[in-house]
Amino acid sequence: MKSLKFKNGDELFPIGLGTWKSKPGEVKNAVISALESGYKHIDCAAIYGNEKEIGEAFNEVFSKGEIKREDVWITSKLWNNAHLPQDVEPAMKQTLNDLQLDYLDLYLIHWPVAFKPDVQSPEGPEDYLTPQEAPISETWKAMSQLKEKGLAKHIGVSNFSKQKLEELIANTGEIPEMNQVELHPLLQQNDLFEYCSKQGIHLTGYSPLGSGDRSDGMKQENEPNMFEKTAVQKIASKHNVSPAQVLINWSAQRGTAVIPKSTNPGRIKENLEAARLQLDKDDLKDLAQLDEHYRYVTGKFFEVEEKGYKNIYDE
Ligand SMILES: NC(=O)C1=CN([C@@H]2O[C@H](COP(=O)(O)OP(=O)(O)OC[C@H]3O[C@@H](n4cnc5c(N)ncnc54)[C@H](OP(=O)(O)O)[C@@H]3O)[C@@H](O)[C@H]2O)C=CC1
Ligand SMILES: CCCCCC/C=C/C=O
Repeated sequence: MKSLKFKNGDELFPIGLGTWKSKPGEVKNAVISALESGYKHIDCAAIYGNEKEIGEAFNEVFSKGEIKREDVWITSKLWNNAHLPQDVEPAMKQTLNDLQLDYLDLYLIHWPVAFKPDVQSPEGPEDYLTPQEAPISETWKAMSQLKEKGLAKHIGVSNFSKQKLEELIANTGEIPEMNQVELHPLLQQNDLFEYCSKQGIHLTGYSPLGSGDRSDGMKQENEPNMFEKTAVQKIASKHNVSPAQVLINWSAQRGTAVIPKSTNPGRIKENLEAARLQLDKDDLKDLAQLDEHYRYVTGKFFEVEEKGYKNIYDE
């Protein structure tokens, strides 16, 4: 399984552990279990509300000494209420403090949407800052300073369309190193993938298993279940692996990182073992046919036209 290579020579093992919705009382054991099973990549975010508990897991594992901090790639994300330049470093320091770390391997702007500083979860348009009040190019410049200070080894973005990447690059002259977006066989994002490959921007695919544990309020009616797709089941039977392993391997074999979430030790192990699978040409052809441009995480919850957030993904 190929690692993703960065310009400074750093490498990222593609399969990581997602932690959104990983509950208090469960996430610490999940992270310990992942690291002890051989994971080298953990995906976190301030808004997931569990970084303190993940920090306890890091502290426990790294202080034992068998697994070293420098051998694990740890990502976190700047929440939407800290986009003003003066709020970026304090937000990151809070994350570092919670995770009990000195630096992050990767820090991402979580969404191309800004909230007022005291708002965690907006209740109405009044809770947003417009793109004029909080220009994303200024947030990016503050992110660059975190890299210059060594607090983040790499910086990037999340939920950015091709158009938003082009605007950011034109306005700052800098190219993000990573874009974390939803990716799976139902949403292959071939245009974005091609654009990012040309620019040297790596992709991380989120919700690779269809994010089935989102709250009902975040779900759409009749969401497709990727585990039940005939092609996925057929390929899983052919290779004697699980449907989840087919989906995870599809991402990693394509050259993107992928961060399935689980708090179940058996499934955590199973997901990493997807690295051993080798999908063949026929499998890839069958999976390519599944691209129905279906998004589980629609982004609609942040679309407030009067505040300048009309179409998050510019589709
Ligand atoms: N940047 C962003 O805006 C976003 C980032 N993310 C990141 O991506 C990660 C993954 O995406 P997420 O939306 O959580 O959803 P996933 O697609 O990873 O799906 C998670 C669900 O799949 C179940 N699951 C895990 N492994 C298996 C398996 N082998 N077989 C069957 N079911 C399985 C989990 O249950 P169980 O835990 O019980 O195993 C859980 O219900 C997030 O946790 C987060 O880190 C996600 C969304 C947005
Ligand atoms: C207030 C929580 C909103 C979560 C929005 C979707 C983000 C998902 C994971 O990163």
